[in-house]
Amino acid sequence: EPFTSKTMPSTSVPDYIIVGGGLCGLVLAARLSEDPGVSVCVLESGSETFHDENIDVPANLAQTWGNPNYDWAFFSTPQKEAGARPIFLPRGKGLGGSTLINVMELTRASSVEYDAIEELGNPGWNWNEFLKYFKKSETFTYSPQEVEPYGMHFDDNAHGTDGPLKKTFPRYMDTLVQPALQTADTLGIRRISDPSAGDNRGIFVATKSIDTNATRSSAASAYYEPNKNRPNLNILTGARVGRLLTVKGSSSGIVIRGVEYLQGDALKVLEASKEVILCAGSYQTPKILELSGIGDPSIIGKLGIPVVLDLKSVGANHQDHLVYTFTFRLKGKLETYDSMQEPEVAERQKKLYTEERTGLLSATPSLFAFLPLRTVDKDDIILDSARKMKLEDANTAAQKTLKLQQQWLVNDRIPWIDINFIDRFMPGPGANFEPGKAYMTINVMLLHPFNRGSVHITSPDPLQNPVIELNAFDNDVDLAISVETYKFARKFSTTGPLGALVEEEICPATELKTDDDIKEFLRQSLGSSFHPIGTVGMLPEKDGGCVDPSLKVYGTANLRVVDASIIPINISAHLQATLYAIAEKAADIIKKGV
Ligand SMILES: Cc1cc2nc3c(=O)[nH]c(=O)nc-3n(C[C@H](O)[C@H](O)[C@H](O)COP(=O)(O)OP(=O)(O)OC[C@H]3O[C@@H](n4cnc5c(N)ncnc54)[C@H](O)[C@@H]3O)c2cc1C
Repeated sequence: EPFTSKTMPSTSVPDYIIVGGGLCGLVLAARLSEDPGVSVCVLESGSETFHDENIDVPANLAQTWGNPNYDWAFFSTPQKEAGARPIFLPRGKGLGGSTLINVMELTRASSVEYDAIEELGNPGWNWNEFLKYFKKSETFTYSPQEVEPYGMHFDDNAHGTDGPLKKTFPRYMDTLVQPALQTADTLGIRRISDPSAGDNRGIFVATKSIDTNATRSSAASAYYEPNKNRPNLNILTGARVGRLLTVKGSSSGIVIRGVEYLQGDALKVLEASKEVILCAGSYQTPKILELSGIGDPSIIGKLGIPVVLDLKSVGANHQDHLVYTFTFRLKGKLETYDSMQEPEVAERQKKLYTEERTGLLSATPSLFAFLPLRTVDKDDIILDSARKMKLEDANTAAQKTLKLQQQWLVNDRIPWIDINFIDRFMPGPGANFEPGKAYMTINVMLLHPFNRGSVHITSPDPLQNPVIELNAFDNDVDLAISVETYKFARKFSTTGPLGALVEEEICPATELKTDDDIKEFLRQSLGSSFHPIGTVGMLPEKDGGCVDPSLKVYGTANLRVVDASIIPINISAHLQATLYAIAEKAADIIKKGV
């Protein structure tokens, strides 16, 4: 691991230790250290580099994926119902965490879903509160004239004007946007003027975590960089936390004394005078808990780890947005992302980006259709399949959220699929790339799949990866949703002005004649949207929760979890906006000493 940072004087004990300098960790670090009398130390496993070309230039994003300097690059177990393939699960590493490598989409779910988080037994976690913290986290810069051609009119009451994260509307609009909007009109899909104001059903151009200089706005550039000289904020990079140091015996629960971490070859200890806050993300936070003896005794006991706290749902109830893609070759010589393989185009685009901060390099795919199930399930095929679904096998936390999802099937306020129109070739089963051609990849995201997975350690060694089981496609309902959405999204792509661009479908490489053919293709294409949640869920303890509404781990006196693992149920949004709001709210909760 890289190891370059200012180091805490060995005698100093911070008030708060934050484990993981990713999205949530850096929001908390910035907010808690606003009070000069409070000391904060962040331990981040990765490096402190949060500006370079691969991070800053929006279109370069995928170049970081799989690169160990930026990405933990996890894989799931081989997925039985998805061609026995392990699924690639990137996770950002370094100050900024996954916000260094994400696609910069900044979207929010429907107000109904945020209110449902409260109804699951989490007072204070509702749409109004989320809205307050969405606004606190961001500064939105746009001009009404620039968004008007796309049918968008932002509700200024729903957006922030002076928060750290920079949000913009894309400067460069790719070749697919207008034709796809026109096709949506012909199919009766509504254009939504502001999907961030509580109703996100329809087709829209998404806002991005990109600043007005066309550079990525990450948790590091937004929350850490402006505050890095605060004397009460210390950041240790190359510092990989293995375990919590726990002390039994307090009347209010287990006391966490500090953490044990590896920096270079040295095993070190850091104590906290107030709290330890885990922000290591949905795969590594449950891992640290289990390594510390907090979790399901039947899992950790057999590894020889003494059980400190019996908390059965740690690592359970894992959810993600499943995704599949299919690809078309386009007619003629359109300028798309792939055109940059031609030196002349690459040079021109580079100049455009450097001098005018626009062009292909300044953007990531922008157009999204978030649609309720009814749009793709006119014949009730999915609903019939869902009626037969049995939930008995699921663990307590999963049962609770699965039941709610069943109700959401018929709630037309809640989107179930997200279709993203991408102006580039993406690898898929049987797909061949021919240089000089333009491509369109359709990315279909299942927003509320019914599979539930898990993340568990299988070794007491902190350097071993946790085992990530997705159980993708383990139920007929997700398959039925995928088949019907495939038919719908394919029709969309081949109809009207968008369809007029298409020369040939190249992935799938052969015609899919029956539903079984479609299923087989989808099993081969299936992947993750990189939105893991739920592994240390916020729910009442009796319902299998791990943290309470103040994000404190049940049974502990001074341990909190603030990251994507606490989100108890999949929502219809890319996660980062919601996580910035969660971490902002968590900071206020901690400041109040709740
Ligand atoms: C490739 C990719 C694309 C995405 N695209 C989008 C998008 O377009 N829009 C969107 O809204 N969301 C997107 N997301 C999701 C979003 O970025 C994440 O949900 C979010 O960053 C998670 O925040 P977090 O705080 O839970 O974890 P992270 O931001 O991942 O931070 C966790 C941090 O903890 C550190 N860490 C882990 N273990 C340890 C340890 N033992 N010791 C010390 N440090 C540790 C990690 O190195 C990391 O820096 C994407 C994610 C990925 C990976």
